Amino acid sequence: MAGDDIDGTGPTQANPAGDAPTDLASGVTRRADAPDSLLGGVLAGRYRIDRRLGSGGMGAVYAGTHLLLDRPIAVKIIKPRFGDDPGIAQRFIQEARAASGIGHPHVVEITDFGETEGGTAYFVMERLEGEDLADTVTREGPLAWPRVVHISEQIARALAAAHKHGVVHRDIKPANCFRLTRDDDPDYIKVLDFGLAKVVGSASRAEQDASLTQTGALLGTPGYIAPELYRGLSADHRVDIYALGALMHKLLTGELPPMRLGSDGPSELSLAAVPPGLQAILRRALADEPAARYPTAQALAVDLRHLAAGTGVSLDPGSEPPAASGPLLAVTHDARGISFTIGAPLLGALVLGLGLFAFFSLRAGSLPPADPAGVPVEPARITAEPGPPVIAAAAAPPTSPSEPPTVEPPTPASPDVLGPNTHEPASPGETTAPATTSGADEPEPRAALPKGSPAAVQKAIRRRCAGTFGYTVKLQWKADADGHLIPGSVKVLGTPQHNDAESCALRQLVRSELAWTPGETYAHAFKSG
Ligand SMILES: Nc1ncnc2c1ncn2[C@@H]1O[C@H](COP(=O)(O)OP(=O)(O)OP(=O)(O)O)[C@@H](O)[C@H]1O
Repeated sequence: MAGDDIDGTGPTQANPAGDAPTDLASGVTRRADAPDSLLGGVLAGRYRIDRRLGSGGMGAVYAGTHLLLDRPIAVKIIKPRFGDDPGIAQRFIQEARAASGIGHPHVVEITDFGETEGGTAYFVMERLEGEDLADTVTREGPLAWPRVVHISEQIARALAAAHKHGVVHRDIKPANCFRLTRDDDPDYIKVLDFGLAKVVGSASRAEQDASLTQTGALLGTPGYIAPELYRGLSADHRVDIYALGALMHKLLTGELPPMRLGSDGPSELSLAAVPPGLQAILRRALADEPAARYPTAQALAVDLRHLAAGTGVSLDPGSEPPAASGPLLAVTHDARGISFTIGAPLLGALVLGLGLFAFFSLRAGSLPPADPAGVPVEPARITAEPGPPVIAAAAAPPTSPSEPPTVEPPTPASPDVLGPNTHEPASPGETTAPATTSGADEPEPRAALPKGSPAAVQKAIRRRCAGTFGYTVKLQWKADADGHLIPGSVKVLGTPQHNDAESCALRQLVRSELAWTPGETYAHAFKSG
């Protein structure tokens, strides 16, 4: 049986069946440090490694067997290329130690952890049968909202337990939430992979801040990273609440929530068909400012429970739409079968929905089909999950002063996404220099998005941030292969600490929905207004 390649070096030959198992912890360093050769071997004298389940940012996960207990287990083993970095290996062990202390039904159980003699870190956990939510949403598309509420409540409860233990997950995303069947529930969730978690409880406040917002180290997965981390501000357990909000959005629509840093913009939640109570919960979980979010994951879990039970949600008075009150939909089982009672809020939503449907049908002639929960099916586009966790923020070097800056020509017909006038060319001294050159055969930006123009962004930044500007702010950002801004790639050059002007500029750029030249890195100086 050939072992899978986990580090790009190509498949290697595993022990043939029937070989005497090799004790990986006690001896052959080469074997211990080359995870492909783990297949068929025995780790720490008791864990036989049977097959590889997959690999992520930091490690590979193997299915194995506890030889003494004859029980299935899963083992996560650090990738060899990280093995040389004691910091990362330490973090890996910390992952195990932190997670093993949580002890919650919705957190995967860690039963053992350690290091081989060769210094490869590993931890052992219960082996789960099922799939992670990333696979579910890829396969099934958007999920009905009652399912999303049920799933999310379990994750919120797991997070609440972790936070109580001083553990912040920091990488909540569908791929880290495993779905299995338990007690007749096909949507029973276990949260996996506290690989990026830090034990904040044992650190001082200053250390906590530093650990969550290290300069140059933006931890998490693009799309699920809270705005305060992008801004380099102080961060705490509420980054997990934001990430859970993003996960809920993903499950409901198949899409990540739009980047909408800044509270002055219009709501861009594309969840019109989701019940108002759930929309309100999402808005609060995804609030730009941590203080406007749920203060605890427990509070979020309670609101999700109330929504599921139809007893209303408890949102900040005045700051959010009124919560749904009364049962949305009561389902009664009796000898004659199942009967449904529609509550007033749902009835109101149905009447409103029907009215809107009639209105738009008359106007446009057609509407996309909706599933029974009201989540539109047709417009939701399933996108590939963003890449592995970002360990370090985008690392393109600042444009060197010796490099001849090129001024991107303004795009005459660009609609102004951020400001009223996009046509003004950049002033002399306000430069945009692509730090990389895209290939001639790179794909064109999506037609639906307006073409990017730093001049347009600059105009908007001037308009929105004029009050805070006192000097030139230098920003750098990258575009992906589709010409979209890569979340997490926006950096303020030059200063480690952001001030108001920089934060405002950074926020405006991140909110931009302009298309950029695919694959380019931009460095642009925005002069004071
Ligand atoms: N305890 C487990 N039981 C069964 N399968 C598991 C278990 N833990 C992880 N897996 C599966 O193993 C595969 C690899 O998991 P891993 O955590 O390395 O992926 P990842 O979330 O992409 O990682 P990372 O967060 O490090 O980038 C995934 O398909 C995951 O669902």
